[in-house]
Parts: sequence; structure tokens; C-alpha cells
Amino acid sequence: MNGPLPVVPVSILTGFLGAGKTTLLNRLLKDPELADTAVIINEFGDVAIDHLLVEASSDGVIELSDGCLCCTVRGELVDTLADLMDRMQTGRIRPLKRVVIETTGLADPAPVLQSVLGNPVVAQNYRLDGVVTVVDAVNGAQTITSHVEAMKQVAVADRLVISKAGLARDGQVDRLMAVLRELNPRAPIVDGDGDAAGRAELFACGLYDATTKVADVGRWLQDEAEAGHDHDHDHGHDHGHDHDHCHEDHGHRRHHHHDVNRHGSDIRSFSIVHERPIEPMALEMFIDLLRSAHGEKLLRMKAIVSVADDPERPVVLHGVQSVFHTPERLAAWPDPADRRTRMVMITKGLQEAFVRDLFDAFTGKPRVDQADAQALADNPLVVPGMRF
Ligand SMILES: Nc1nc2c(ncn2[C@@H]2O[C@H](COP(=O)(O)OP(=O)(O)OP(=O)(O)O)[C@@H](O)[C@H]2O)c(=O)[nH]1
Repeated sequence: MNGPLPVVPVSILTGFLGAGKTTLLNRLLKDPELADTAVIINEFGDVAIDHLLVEASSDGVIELSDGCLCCTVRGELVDTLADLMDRMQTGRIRPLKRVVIETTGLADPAPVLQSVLGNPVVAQNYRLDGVVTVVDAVNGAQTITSHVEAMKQVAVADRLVISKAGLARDGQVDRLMAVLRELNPRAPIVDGDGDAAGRAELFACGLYDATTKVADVGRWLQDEAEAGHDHDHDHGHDHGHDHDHCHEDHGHRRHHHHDVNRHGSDIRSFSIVHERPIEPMALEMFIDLLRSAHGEKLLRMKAIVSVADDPERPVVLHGVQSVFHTPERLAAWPDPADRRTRMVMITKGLQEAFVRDLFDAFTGKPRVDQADAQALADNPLVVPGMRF
């Protein structure tokens, strides 16, 4: 009979929306040292795309359902970790050498950390081996100032990885380094393009130690531990935050009273699903307009698109605020049974109806009260029926 399984190290990979978490993970998973790693990803949005874009063998990637890891999905994370352990113990899967949890970009890391550190069942079988936070060189400094989650993600980190340095303007990386140093004086700062960012050692941080971080980190974890305790007794999911977060789904709103709005009441997540291939020019104009007129309100856009010039080979689009990355053409549909265009957007102060109308105008869905594509391109700030 085999002895008890060794305690499995858990790494948390975090970073604000679009910082480059999945890109880094895909690179790291190529290191043979990270074979036998399970990846738990958590996506904010009702149409899942992320799992299509993580390149590990599909049985190594577990997707947590819609909702944010720091709010509604915490219980699911704990259940998933317990289930993985059960499967290992009963020999249904090979023993894992590591579990990596990729959070949503909007996640407050404190409750996620507390789920691993503070849950007795989890803590028996897993140990938190560190937090790796990706920070985007172009948007990072501004994002940390505007979003408390981004600031906390930096403060709790054991390693800080700077992505997109190649896209940064003069002085941007130095300014970002200064911000990072102030929030987290001890975590090594790693160049996302360098070799160290692609090796398994990036995750080998040693047992998580909040006392090596700025003083606030210990307090956040303590607050979470107390909030978690309250949950057990009264199921109040408040934490002092507003509860009005909502997903907008194809024109319908689904209020999730338990999907706590830690993320600001003007942050929305919605998706556009389109059956027919889209003309390349229409797609380009739609994206151009969205980016140039409303880029700063578009926290994140992720899409897999059927383009009419080659519908067999979908295009993957990534937008992060005003930065749109070079589109990538895939060799084939990740799931050949589903060839629909799917776009997921996370916006701040930009309504779904506005984006949807814009999309409809460019994809030729006729509407009597709707401006045509040319009129929109001429004056993107005027959309009939829309007020700003
Ligand atoms: N040039 C450049 N592009 C990058 C780098 N890292 C990521 N990107 C691009 O940034 C976009 C977003 O990257 P992702 O890895 O999906 O970001 P993410 O943090 O996982 O995004 P969310 O999970 O939505 O928060 C993609 O188009 C990537 O190709 C980098 O270091 N350099």
C-alpha cells in the first residue's frame, strides 16, 4: 500500500485584465518540469473563451464556472482542489506535482489566498507556494492607480513579471518599476521576455509568507479570514461592498446577488455571439471605432471570430484598454462543433447596448433606428438613441 501523497504546491497566477497571464502560462507549461501540473482557470464572463486559448492538454485545464474567483467561485475552488486530491488518492489521476490557479484579472487576491491558506481541508493537502503577478508595461502604472485589485495583486506577489516591455514607450518601464518597488519592495521583478519567465523555477517561491510583504497584506488576509468566518454562519456575502454587480447577457440582465460587486458598479461583463462569418472590413472598422473612441472604457475584449475571407481559420483578438494586440489566425477552430464568433467584453462606463448596436451596424443587421456603418465611421460619437 502506498503512503500518503505529498502535499501539493499551489501557485497563484494573477495580474490585471489582459496583463498577459495566459501568455505567460502557455510559455511556462512548455517547461518539462511543469509536466503533471493542473491548471485551474477562472473566467469573468458568460461565454468561455480562455480554456480554448490555454495550450495545455485539455484534461489538465479545469475551468471554474462563470463568476469571479474572489467572489462567487471561492467555494468552487475549494471543491475543485478537494476533488483533485480525491482523484489522486484513488489513483484516477497521476499524482500532481503542482496546481496553478489563474485568477480573473479583476480578482482581489486576498480571498483567493485565504481560500488556500485558511481552509483546513485544503491546507491539509496543499501548500501555497507563492503568488506570481503579471504587470503590463504599457497600462500597468495607470491601472494600479485606478483599480484597487491591481494594486493588491502587486502587493501580495512573490514574483512580479513585467510583460509587454517591447510595446512600452520611453521611461514607461522605469516608472512602472518605481511603482512596483513602492508597493512591494522585496519581490524579484522578472522581465517577461527573459528566460527566467519561461522556467518552472518562477513558481518555486517557497511557503507563502505574508510578513515579507507590506503591512497591509497581513491585514487584508486577516479581514478575509474574518469575512470567511462570517460566511459560515450567516451567508452574508457582503464584505462591505455594493451588491449590484450584473452580467448582461444578450440583452437580458441577470443580477447575481451573490456575485459581489467588489469591482465597481459601472463594470460590466457581456458577450456578443454571432452565427455568420464577418466581413474583414466590417470587423476592422468595428474594432477601430471601439478602440479609438472608447478604448479607455474597454477594460478587456477577447474574441474568437469567424472572418469571411477564411471561415475555417478563426481569428483571435485581444484588446486591453486602448491597446489592441496583433490578431492571431488559428489553424483551425479549437472546437469544430462551435464555429460561432464569440466576443467577451469587460467595460467600465460603457453600456452593452451601445457596443451591440455598433456591432449590429457593422455586421449588417438592419434596424430602422440605427445609423449605418458609414455614418458611424464618420462620427462615432453620434449613435441614434444613445446618450452619453
Ligand atoms: N507584445 C506582447 N504582447 C503580449 C505580452 N504578453 C501578453 N501579450 C498579449 O496581450 C494580450 C492579452 O494576453 P493574455 O495572456 O490573454 O492576458 P491575460 O492576463 O491572460 O488576460 P485576462 O485573462 O483576460 O485577464 C494577448 O494578445 C497577448 O498576445 C508580451 O509580453 N508582449
